[in-house]
Amino acid sequence: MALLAGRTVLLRAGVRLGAEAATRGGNGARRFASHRVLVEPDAAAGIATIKLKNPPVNSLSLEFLTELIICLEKLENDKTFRGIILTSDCPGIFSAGLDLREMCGKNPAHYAEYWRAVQEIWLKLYLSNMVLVAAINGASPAGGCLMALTCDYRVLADNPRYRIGLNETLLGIIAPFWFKDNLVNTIGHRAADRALQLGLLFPPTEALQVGMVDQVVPEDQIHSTALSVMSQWLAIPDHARQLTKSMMRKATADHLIKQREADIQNFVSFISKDSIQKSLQVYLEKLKQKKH
Ligand SMILES: CCCCC/C=C/C(=O)SCCNC(=O)CCNC(=O)[C@H](O)C(C)(C)COP(=O)(O)OP(=O)(O)OC[C@H]1O[C@@H](n2cnc3c(N)ncnc32)[C@H](O)[C@@H]1OP(=O)(O)O
Repeated sequence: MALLAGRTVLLRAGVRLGAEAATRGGNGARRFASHRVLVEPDAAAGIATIKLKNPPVNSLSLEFLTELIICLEKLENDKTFRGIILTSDCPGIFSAGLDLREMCGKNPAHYAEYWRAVQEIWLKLYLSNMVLVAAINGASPAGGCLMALTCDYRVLADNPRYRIGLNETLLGIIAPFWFKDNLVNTIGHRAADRALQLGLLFPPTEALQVGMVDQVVPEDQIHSTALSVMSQWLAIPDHARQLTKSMMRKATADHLIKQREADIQNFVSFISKDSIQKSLQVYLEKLKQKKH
């Protein structure tokens, strides 16, 4: 294994994380080769910083999710690392959430494959044994917010454009029950009820007030703050912290694990409806026209 501080990492058998793109080989197996997940390891500190790099907005495409899942698996299985800082390499955007193009104009088999990957990334992050700190350095709607919500601690850069929340209703779609459960566990039932129904995207001060994030700091301090939070969490013995984390999260994760297939079927039938396809297309069109 080669660990290079401050550089995209080589982990085990020369597999270069973040240098891989999902393609299908002759036998249909997936191969990976692209640059969307950058890992900066600090082996001495036991911390890896994952930088999301899927420009322009870190939308969670199937390929990007697949790379991220593989990256997390590798880090989880590597005893060198006890903590991950999750942040973005795209200026001003943490993540625009699920890639709307994966949910528009595709066939049911694709929707099912996509949704399984969305479930998988959530389970991997939510149940990680490592300490996860989100250094949220940009806008973080919907699936972007969800990724941050899986972390143990959230630091948000103080910029009014960096809004965070589960805004699904604004798109005419519904946050699945496990998005909802994760939000309720974070901000409580009443605040989640209001935030979900109205599709609220909170600017930093409000996000802090409602408990969506734990700390708001000037943008240039986001990484140093995340590091200092991390060292506080890593001071706790792993076994005690991990068992406590599992005690707090297992029921929520099991809720999805037990109904994973049904949840996929629900998603496929919901997203395939003509009316939902139309809403998503209108929303995507509005995003495109915003610039003109
Ligand atoms: C049962 C179903 C449950 C499904 C649960 C769904 C969860 C989700 O995550 S749905 C996705 C929700 N995401 C959003 O509503 C965010 C939409 N995007 C934005 O609000 C903005 O793009 C921004 C604030 C994230 C960034 O703004 P800005 O820097 O001004 O960039 P642009 O808006 O100009 O976008 C650039 C480029 O990217 C395209 N794009 C943006 N978001 C997405 C996305 N989520 N998926 C796919 N593509 C996206 C946007 O259309 C622009 O494309 P071009 O015009 O082709 O450059």
